[in-house]
Amino acid sequence: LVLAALQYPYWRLRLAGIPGPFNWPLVGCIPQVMRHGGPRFFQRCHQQYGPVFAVSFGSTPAVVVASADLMRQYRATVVPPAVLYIGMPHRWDDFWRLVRSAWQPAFSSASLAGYLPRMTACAEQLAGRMEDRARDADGGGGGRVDMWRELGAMTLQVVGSTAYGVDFGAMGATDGAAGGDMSTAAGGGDDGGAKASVDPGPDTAAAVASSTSAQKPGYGRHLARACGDFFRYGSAFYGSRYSRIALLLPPSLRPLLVWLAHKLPDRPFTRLLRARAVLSDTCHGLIDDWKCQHGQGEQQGGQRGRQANGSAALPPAGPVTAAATAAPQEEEEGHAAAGGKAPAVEAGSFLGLILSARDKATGQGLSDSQVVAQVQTFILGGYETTANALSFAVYNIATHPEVEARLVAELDSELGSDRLPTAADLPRLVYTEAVFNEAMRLYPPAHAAPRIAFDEPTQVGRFTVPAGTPIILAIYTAHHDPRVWPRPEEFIPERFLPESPLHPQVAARVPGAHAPFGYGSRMCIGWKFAVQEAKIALACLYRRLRFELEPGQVPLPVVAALTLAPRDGLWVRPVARR
Ligand code: HEM
Repeated sequence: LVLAALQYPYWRLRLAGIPGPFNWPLVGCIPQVMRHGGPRFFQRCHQQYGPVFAVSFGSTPAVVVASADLMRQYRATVVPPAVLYIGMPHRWDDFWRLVRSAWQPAFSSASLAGYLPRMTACAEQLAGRMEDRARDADGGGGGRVDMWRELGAMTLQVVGSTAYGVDFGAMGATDGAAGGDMSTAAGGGDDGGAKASVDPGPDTAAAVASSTSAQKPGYGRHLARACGDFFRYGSAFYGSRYSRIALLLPPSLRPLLVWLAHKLPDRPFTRLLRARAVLSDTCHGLIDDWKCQHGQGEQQGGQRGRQANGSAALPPAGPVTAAATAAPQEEEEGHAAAGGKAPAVEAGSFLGLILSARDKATGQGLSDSQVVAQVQTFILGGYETTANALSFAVYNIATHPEVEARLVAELDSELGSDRLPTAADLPRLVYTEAVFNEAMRLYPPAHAAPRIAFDEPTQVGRFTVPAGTPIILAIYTAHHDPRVWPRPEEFIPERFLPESPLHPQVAARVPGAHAPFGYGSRMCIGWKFAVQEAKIALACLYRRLRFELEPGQVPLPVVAALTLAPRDGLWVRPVARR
């Protein structure tokens, strides 16, 4: 405690000159964050101290950057920590480049086009379930659905089928009306191993889903719950009390606390451990299955990606190496500039890509634990954020009838009543995309992104931030900045339409002001995937249904744990449109 108490004046001295709120000795700003939630607290600080301010969480200081133009400026010099990856602590940046390059082909435009039928199949399956629920209500049944949980099941199902070619059985696992544990987006259902009932619609999508996804009984129930628990209980502020105490201690004492937490776990810690175990089992299961199917020899360096039509292997580009990764973010643009198109990989190829990644210097592939970490990152990254963003979209559509009317008018005119969205339709669904963008502006699921000024002091606005200082990019605050976004607390999708009077104001003043997917080379690798999935989901749902909010849902209680999420789910009543 003495050490911890001495840390406070030490870091305050180091960050001298950077304004900030009152920090209580030992605990710093933890009480304020617990009371207001991180995003709201940062918003207040922004109003009071400007776009750069210093806070402390226990013994850990941080500098918060809360304006879009500052965030963009410093993307090149501020290096993020490798929070998602394990292993190679000293070479994390090379390791990140290696992994990011390995992933890249799975997100090329051509690959995304190949995933479209599977995404549509999952969205149609959800729409079918909601229609059943609407019929229940008409027949005097319940009709009440936790849409957050249903959407979580759908996004998990999409990741399973597109990345791993596996049916997680997640959509059979949920029962939105069943109540139960509402702390997870997709978890809590009881029949997780039940065979997913693919909607036998007129289109090819359902056929694709049922013919190409090997079902994994049991994944659904456990995996959905584990993913939700990971996000809720992995947060320092809303998870185990040990993680809050850890914030108070100097890093050298934290291993002791970890030991104690394992000896005397509290409930959130137990849930987190269980979630990690389920995720790890699932990842090992996926890897073992993949190895069985493809043979040990092949995964030692062969190319397993296939073209989207499945007819031929990827061009023999050789193993993915750190050398080819000077700017992974721009990889696809690089292909285009060179006159080529980034190649497509077939759905289910993710493990092949990651297992064939090679370090240029050593020629070594990833260790088993590193492969598991990647598989886990991909499942978690693809699941919760998209489910939360879609839930916030459904909530805002339900509270804005004029938006709902314009959305369904677009879907009716572009798709009609009996056609599923195709790749050619997606660019025409401009209002649908604007609705999704505005939902992510108002409620960015990733409300903050972490960075660390690693090697040298970093200039942030007027201030110099010493090396080693954690930096928080406060995405939520930037999205609510009245100097950038007129009427920032209102839901106005039109601001994303070029013809809107609000559009030039924002776009001209601060390019990149809308940053739900983060900034710079570390920006979300799955952003195009998420936007495509969301547009398809909104199109499939609102083509057939509307959603009325249950009493008590306005304003929607939210929680800012690792992600910004509806606190107790999103309870709606589906109503069939036709
Ligand atoms: C609406 C949905 C999503 C949102 C709001 C979102 C947001 C974010 C944000 C803010 C980051 C950190 C960026 C930074 O530090 O600057 C991130 C990273 C990441 N996201 Fe997403 N994401 C979404 C969907 C997805 C999907 C669908 C996938 C995969 C299928 C995915 C995979 C990842 C991965 C792997 C990273 C780490 C990238 C790296 O460190 O290089 N995300 N995401």
